Amino acid sequence: MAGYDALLVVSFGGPEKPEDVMPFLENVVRGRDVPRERLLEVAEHYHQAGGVSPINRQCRDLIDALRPVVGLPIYWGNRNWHPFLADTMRQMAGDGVRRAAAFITAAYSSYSSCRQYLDDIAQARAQVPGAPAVVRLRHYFDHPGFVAAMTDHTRQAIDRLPAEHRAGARLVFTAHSIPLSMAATAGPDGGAYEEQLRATAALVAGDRPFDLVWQSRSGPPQVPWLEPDVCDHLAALRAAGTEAVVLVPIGFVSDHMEVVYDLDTEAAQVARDLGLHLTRAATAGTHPRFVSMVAELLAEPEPAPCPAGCCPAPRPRAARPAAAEGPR
Ligand SMILES: CC1=C(CCC(=O)O)c2cc3nc(cc4[nH]c(cc5[nH]c(cc1n2)c(C)c5CCC(=O)O)c(CCC(=O)O)c4C)C(CCC(=O)O)=C3C
Ligand SMILES: [Fe+2]
Repeated sequence: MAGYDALLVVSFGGPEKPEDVMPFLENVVRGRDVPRERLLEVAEHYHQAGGVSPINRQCRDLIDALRPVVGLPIYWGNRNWHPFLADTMRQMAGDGVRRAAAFITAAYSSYSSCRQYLDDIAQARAQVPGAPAVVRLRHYFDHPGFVAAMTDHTRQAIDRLPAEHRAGARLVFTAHSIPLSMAATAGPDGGAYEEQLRATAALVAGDRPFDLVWQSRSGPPQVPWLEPDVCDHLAALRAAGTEAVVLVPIGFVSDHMEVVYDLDTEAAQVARDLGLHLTRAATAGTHPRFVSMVAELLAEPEPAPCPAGCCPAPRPRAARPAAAEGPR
């Protein structure tokens, strides 16, 4: 173990009651170009679930599962909702933590899934005198523990299809869409988000053919994001004669809102309308191999940090002409 005295789980955060929904969403999109209509639409997804995102519960469950295998105090801080990283950092400093390892609940390289979390950690540390050093554990998208968990869950989802459709079912891997400009600059040499997703999907698919498609597109319609969208892809597969699909949300590590709404509600409805058999693989969650992977990462020599220019921030939201925003 590389001399860590705590594990810090870093996650996205989500609302836990209806009054949290709008302030949470405003935190998520601060400084980004997300149309108001899109925000209100997404707010409705949360309200349909009682104003509660599953993600915080899932972080608590992961931490409970990690406790017996990690042998270190475990802390948890989020980017967008309580417990906020800065508060957690304050608590760690108060407890005398000197050197923490950070496990981020996002597996791939891109600004949104990597650099933004690193910036969050740096900002939280900057707010807290005596904050511990934080060493981010390495990327784990192709770690055998993550791959084994997803392979297991994919097998289970295939087995939930009617027996006669199992052999021929198409595996459709999904990940959060990101703007093409962000995809182009992901990782040290660009393109890493899509490359890593494709590599992991190939490991999980084994001998089966598979597709990699995108979900949960945000942003203004004129900005290009990764395509095709999962729902459009289901229609294209059906038109080409496919009868059964297994969705594998390889881009996420827990069954949070974007999985349960965008796949289990929206994509599932599209599949029903198309007459397509559809099951969805569980994400890694608290699968024992995913949990033991974290212990294995902690035992590795200290990883090198991401190079400075890797996964750069997108250009800040363009300033609008004052007349467009001011009162008329
Ligand atoms: C790559 C990626 C991941 C995977 C990596 C990771 O896991 O971090 C991810 C995860 C998540 N995204 C989530 C929620 C949201 N993402 C949004 C908006 C955006 N996501 C983006 C990218 C990603 N997002 C981007 C480029 C935007 C546009 C605004 C911006 O440039 O930042 C919005 C705004 C409304 C909208 O959808 O338009 C919401 C509410 C939740 C929580 C779910 C829950 O509550 O259970 C999770 C785990
Ligand atoms: Fe997102």
